[in-house]
Formats: sequence, structure tokens, C-alpha cells
Amino acid sequence: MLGLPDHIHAFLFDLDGVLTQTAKVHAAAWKDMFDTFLRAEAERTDEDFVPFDPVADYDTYVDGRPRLDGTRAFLASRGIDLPEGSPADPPGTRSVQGLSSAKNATVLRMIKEQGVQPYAGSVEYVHRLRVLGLPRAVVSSSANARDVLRAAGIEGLFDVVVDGVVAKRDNLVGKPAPDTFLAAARALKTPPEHAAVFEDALAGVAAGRQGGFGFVVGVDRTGQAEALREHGADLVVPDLADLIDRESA
Ligand SMILES: O=P(O)(O)OC[C@H]1O[C@@H](O)[C@H](O)[C@@H](O)[C@@H]1O
Repeated sequence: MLGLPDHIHAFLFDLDGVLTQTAKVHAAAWKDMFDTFLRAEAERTDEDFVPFDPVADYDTYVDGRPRLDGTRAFLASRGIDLPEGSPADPPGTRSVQGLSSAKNATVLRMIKEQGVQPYAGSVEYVHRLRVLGLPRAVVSSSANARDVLRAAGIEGLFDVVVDGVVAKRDNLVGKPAPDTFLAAARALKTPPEHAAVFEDALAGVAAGRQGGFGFVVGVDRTGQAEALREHGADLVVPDLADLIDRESA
């Protein structure tokens, strides 16, 4: 079905980096926040400032995970232990919540300034699924997913959205756990073995593999095809337009 095996009847799409060109905006916001924090830490402790790597650190610790998990995972990679804090902490407070709020303020500002561009190949692919009457969901760790979908003008293309807000409400463990994808498959009334996962994040393809989904498509926007395969992608494509081409080849 549209470049995928015939046993696939439902389609679960990650948002940032798969449907919209916002993975790079998130990466830039994370770098901005962590570099400000790391610079201050370097001064405080009289140690060298080692910046956040927007490719290696982003892909390994942050990409695809819920915001607070991303903050915790990167801090742990540097051996930095911060108090959890509270959601009321002002952005930039020296706490997990304070740093996460600073990142969110930056990403929201960037999205407001730059707007949100969808990937044309993804929009075309989802349109074709809709014409065929096949069920489609967005599965994103982001608490800003609804706003991003709306800003990209593609909110109406999906039957179900499981985002960071839904995950919190329903106590779903975030990616790389498969729970949010499983919840979306349930909502589409499709067993996981008949659903496909589309992901650009290593944590996301790992979630698809762990959840026993029928097919996992890795979407490689940044030259990490091999790592996507290692984390569980059955197929890696640079863009969803390639799946349309496979279908008509
Ligand atoms: O901070 P938000 O908007 O809730 O998003 C959480 C995460 O959502 C994921 O979709 C992105 O890949 C991550 O980069 C991001 O950090």
C-alpha cells in the first residue's frame, strides 16, 4: 500500500522532522538553551565550556523524547545533577523544569518568527492515504504539536493526534517507549502488526520496533540512515515522496 507491504492498513506519523520542517528549529532551541546554561556552569565551576552538539547530542539524547526527558538525558550525559524544580520555575532557573521552560520559550519564539513549513512529499503522501480512506494519526512527543500542525495547515489531514498533552493526561510513557504509538493504533482500531510508524528520530524508530509494529519507516533528513536502521527501521527513505515513487515504479 503506497510503497509499503500489503499487511499495513494504518499509518502513524511523527511530526517534527517527518511532517514538518521543525526538527531543526527544536535542535536550534535546545542548543541555545543548553549553551547558555553550560557557559554559566563553566564560569561557576571554572571548567571548560563544552557546547551542546546540535547533531550528535540532539540525536542521541533529545530528539523524539518528551521535553523534560530530553533535558534529563542530556544533563546525565554530562554528569550534571540538577533539582527537578517545578513548572512554575521562571525560564532559565537552574532546575530541570527551569531549563525546559527556557527551551520552550525559545522554540515558540522561533516558530512564531519563522512560521512552520511542512514537507511537500509528506503532505502529498498523507493526502493520497486520505483519498484511499486509510486511517492516519500523528504521534508526537511535543506539547506544541497541535499548534505546529495548525501553523503548517495540515491539522485536518489526520483522524487522531497523540501528542505531549495527551501523553501527560493519559499517563503514557514517552518515546523511546512505544506507548504513544500503541495508543494511536488503538484509537485507529488497528493492531500494531498492521500499522506502520514513520519516524526521523532514533528514539522514535526504537519505539516503533519495541511496539511490534508491522513496518517502521526511518525518514533520514540529516544523513543518519545507518543509525536509523540500527535502531529498528525496516526501510529508510530521504523523503516520503520516495514511497510514492516506489509504488508507481
Ligand atoms: O518541547 P516540546 O515542543 O514539547 O517538544 C518535545 C520534543 O518533541 C519532539 O517531537 C522533538 O523531536 C524534540 O526535539 C522535542 O524536544
